[in-house]
Amino acid sequence: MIEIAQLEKDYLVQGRQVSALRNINLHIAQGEVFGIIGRSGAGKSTLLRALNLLERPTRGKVVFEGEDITQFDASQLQSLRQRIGMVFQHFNLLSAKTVAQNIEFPLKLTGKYTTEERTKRVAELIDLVGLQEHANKYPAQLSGGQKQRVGIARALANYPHLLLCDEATSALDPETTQQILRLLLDINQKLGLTIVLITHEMQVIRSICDRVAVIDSGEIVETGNVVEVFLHPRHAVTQSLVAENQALDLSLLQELAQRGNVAEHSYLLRLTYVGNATHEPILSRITAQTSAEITILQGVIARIKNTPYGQLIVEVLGSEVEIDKVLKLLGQANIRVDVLNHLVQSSINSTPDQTQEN
Ligand SMILES: Nc1ncnc2c1ncn2[C@@H]1O[C@H](COP(=O)(O)OP(=O)(O)OP(=O)(O)O)[C@@H](O)[C@H]1O
Repeated sequence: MIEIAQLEKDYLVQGRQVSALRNINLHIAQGEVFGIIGRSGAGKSTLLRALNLLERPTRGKVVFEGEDITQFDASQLQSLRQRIGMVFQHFNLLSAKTVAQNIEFPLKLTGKYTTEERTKRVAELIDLVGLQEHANKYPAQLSGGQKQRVGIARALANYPHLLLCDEATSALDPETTQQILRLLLDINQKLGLTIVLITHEMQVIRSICDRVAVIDSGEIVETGNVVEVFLHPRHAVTQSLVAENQALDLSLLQELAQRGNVAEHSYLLRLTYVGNATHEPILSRITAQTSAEITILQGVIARIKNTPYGQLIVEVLGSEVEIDKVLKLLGQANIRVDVLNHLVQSSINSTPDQTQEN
């Protein structure tokens, strides 16, 4: 659906050139929920806005539904923007118009629909986003979550093929965030609508995205299926974003890792499995077969979109031979093993991690 090739964006700031996007290459497929995550200033907004040409790239191409939209003239851009809806962090509603009037506004702008058609479409959209009780209220009378529902309904008014979400849940509390994310997922599944969202929160990516691209200093540093990227992050930025989401206590890990460096045969391991299996019987079997000491430091069972997974952080103490045996048995049990001693160091030094797979 979208092909981004060698996309670059430079800004001129006080006579100095700032490179906001560098050599971006991405493919976004029809019907997927694609997330772009990065720290503040990484280039997320610039990239998202390049997808509907609100931001004109300096170099490179954006091909949308087979057409290079960077070549579009003003009238082509106007009709393109009806095929691409956009949802904003601060909702951008018209305060003097009611919920129904806000949703009707983009329909009026096209001049394509009769009053009856518009009224029917607005009613459908109000139903879709669950605002039946609020149609005649003004934005000031709504909660943040309700305002964002209006923003979503308005973005969907002209039957777009693509929905862009610019930090759509960043201004909302965690519970409302989950409700809005569920609504977006529901819309993606019901309407088969492609969604591209930007966020700085891994939780958002984990809840609804199929694939993710991690952006740092204007470059895509990692991209892939969310389960893979979340469970096996490669780049230091991805690792730190994932660690924050898992509430990993990096200073505790650092302490333990340093202890590991002193005591030669101590490993800090992250054990991961995907699916409904559990680590427990495997760990007790391994403990029975070796004299290595295994201490569980942290454990989690959770979901990435629809995929259940489990992760344990353990410390293994023992002789080299016994630790080798543990690693081998974990490998045979089909458990992914990452050695975190390096992760802690790399997250501190901001260099890519050296994880090991067994
Ligand atoms: N209109 C502009 N003029 C000059 N520089 C800009 C402009 N817009 C963005 N930038 C710069 O481009 C870089 C990327 O900014 P961008 O807003 O895309 O990042 P972001 O990841 O969306 O950040 P945030 O999460 O803080 O919004 C930053 O260095 C920013 O200062």
